Amino acid sequence: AAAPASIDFASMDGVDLDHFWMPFTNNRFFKQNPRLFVAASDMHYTTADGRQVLDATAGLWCVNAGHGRAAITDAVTRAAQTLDFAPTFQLGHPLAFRLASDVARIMPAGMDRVFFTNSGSESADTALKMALAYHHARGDHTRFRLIGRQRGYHGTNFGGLSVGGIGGNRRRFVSQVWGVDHLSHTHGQAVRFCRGMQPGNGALAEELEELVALHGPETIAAVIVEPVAGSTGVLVPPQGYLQALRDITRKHGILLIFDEVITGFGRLGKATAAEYFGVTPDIITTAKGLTNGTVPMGAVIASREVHDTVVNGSPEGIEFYHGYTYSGHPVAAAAGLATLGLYREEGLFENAAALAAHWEAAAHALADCPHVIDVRNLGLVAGIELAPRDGTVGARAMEAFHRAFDAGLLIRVTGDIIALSPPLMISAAQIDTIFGMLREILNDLA
Ligand SMILES: Cc1ncc(COP(=O)(O)O)c(CNc2cccc(C(=O)O)c2)c1O
Repeated sequence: AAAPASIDFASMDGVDLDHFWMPFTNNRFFKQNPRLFVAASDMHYTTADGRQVLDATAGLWCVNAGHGRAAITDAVTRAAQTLDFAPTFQLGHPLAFRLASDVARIMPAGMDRVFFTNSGSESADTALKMALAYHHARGDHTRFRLIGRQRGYHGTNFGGLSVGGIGGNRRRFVSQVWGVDHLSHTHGQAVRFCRGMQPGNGALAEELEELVALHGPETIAAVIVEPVAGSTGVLVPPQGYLQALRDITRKHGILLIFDEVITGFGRLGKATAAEYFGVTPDIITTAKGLTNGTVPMGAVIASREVHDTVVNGSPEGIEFYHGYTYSGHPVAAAAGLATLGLYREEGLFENAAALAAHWEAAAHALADCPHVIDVRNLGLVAGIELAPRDGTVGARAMEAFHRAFDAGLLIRVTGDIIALSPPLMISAAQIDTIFGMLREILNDLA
């Protein structure tokens, strides 16, 4: 049955902007200068005034298969018609189990137990609680400390926020009672305009040994990092750094969590960053590309060992007092199944891997544009860092964002960094279009 005619999907007729309190937005500016999408298909959005906008950010790093894909929308429609909602507390439905198996199939060997959430923030908090539950189930009751990293982003729920390292996000909300500590970010002695991974800097991971010595390994439950830090502006790890973290955490019985909300599902040209770097953590968090952004959903993939320790190490009954009403939601699970099917059938991860070199060359060709002080890339991600305009951090990049939108290009900006992460179905010609438009914008930017 078609949607009731009363819902107007693709126009702003009669819409009142006042009631929606928008996330991470300058609401006062937006409500005076609204920028609205009303439709999307493949690589493009359609604006309320009928313009096409090339999506160089896959929405918000999440529409990896491109917009409006029929396989996904059909699956979502049929799921909603067949089973709109079913509980997964002490009850179940087939789609959640099917998707868990499909996700496990593309994870590193041994990482095959999947806990569903509704977002990356919920995935981060789930992973942190899973780590605490793991140590408790082993009778290790002193491990409470959680270690994040400067400039890390793990969403905005209190757990992820406390291990996160972006000051502006946490300052007003997180007291230090959470027993967290932070590693340095990996961009201190970085080589500018580095193509792909940074040169090795083992000392950075050695810093974890210092934190272990400071706190005592028996107090540390987990370390959580983004293999490639996204939201902070695309920080690519140094050669060997992730393996060193893996070695040190394993040595001290500390769980390693990779937050792959951005890097998961093809962003680097492989199913996961863990696969791309050849480093297997104990827990992987995902969201975004899991359902192509069509229906909110996240997944936390635990190693068999973490899962079995919690489940088998718990007294009879419920083993993990955690979960969400919509964990494994049938409509979200249908979106996930259809999305993973598209990645597989269209070889979208392989397409990303095949285009990574072209993407790298196109991104670094901007090095000679005015105000560009760094270009960073890996897979189909790029960060183009601009010199801040005198005294007003972020103003120059924000102007680039507005000019790009008006020119028909969607980019992300964080501080004075332009972050790009297009759908994986992109073509080489569209890569050239993105960077050609950016060149024009940057050349004309004060
Ligand atoms: C690594 C990571 N972890 C957790 C989250 C939180 O996910 P949710 O938002 O679904 O709760 C994210 C999300 N990352 C994110 C979300 C929105 C905007 C931007 C940006 O870079 O502008 C980045 C993320 O990138």
